[in-house]
Amino acid sequence: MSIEKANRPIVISGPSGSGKSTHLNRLLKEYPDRFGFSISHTTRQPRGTEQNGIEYHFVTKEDFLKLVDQGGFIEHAQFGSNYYGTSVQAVRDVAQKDRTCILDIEMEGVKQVKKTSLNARYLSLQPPSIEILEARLRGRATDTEDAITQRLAQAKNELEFAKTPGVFDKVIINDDLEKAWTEFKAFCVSEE
Ligand SMILES: Nc1ncnc2c1ncn2[C@@H]1O[C@H](COP(=O)(O)OP(=O)(O)OP(=O)(O)O)[C@@H](O)[C@H]1O
Repeated sequence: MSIEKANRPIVISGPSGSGKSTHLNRLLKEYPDRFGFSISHTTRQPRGTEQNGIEYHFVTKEDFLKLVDQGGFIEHAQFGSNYYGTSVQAVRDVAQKDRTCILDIEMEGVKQVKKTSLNARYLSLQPPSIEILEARLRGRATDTEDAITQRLAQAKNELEFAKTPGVFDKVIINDDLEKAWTEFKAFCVSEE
């Protein structure tokens, strides 16, 4: 059986403020040894005690771009003069350690994962409505007014995309927290 079959990665997607962190934190608390996150690549220099292969895979710009050309990244982006990315191999590494890899990504990332051989399971976490999402983003008090406007516009795109047939295996509406948590947990711990 392939690793991917035995330990399929889980992609969790949904608008900013839909509650991904809330449910993921709870999942990791309840199952500390069962799930894991992939280690990203970066071209920036390590800081302080950071070690290659622990916090990041630290690589040269040349090696990074080579891996891009080889199609080795699920997603990558440039921030300032540095590149960051999630490699297909980094996701496989988590499965090899007998953990289920969780990818918390937005819709462009979802499209990219679909193109790989990772055989992931896809979960869409959604707010009950745009109005409630707006209230939660304000309630979180971490975003500027501009950021909230941007997030709400992007949320509409994400929710539209999530309607595409066959993209998500499961849609959870994060209305009542405990009810959503029960569904979230059930999806993540089930093998199929
Ligand atoms: N079911 C719920 N009912 C009420 N409030 C909720 C619920 N789920 C999450 N929240 C609150 O909504 C806010 C947004 O949740 P959270 O930060 O988990 O979203 P997120 O999807 O991780 O966002 P981002 O993608 O920006 O990191 C938080 O303040 C959180 O406490």
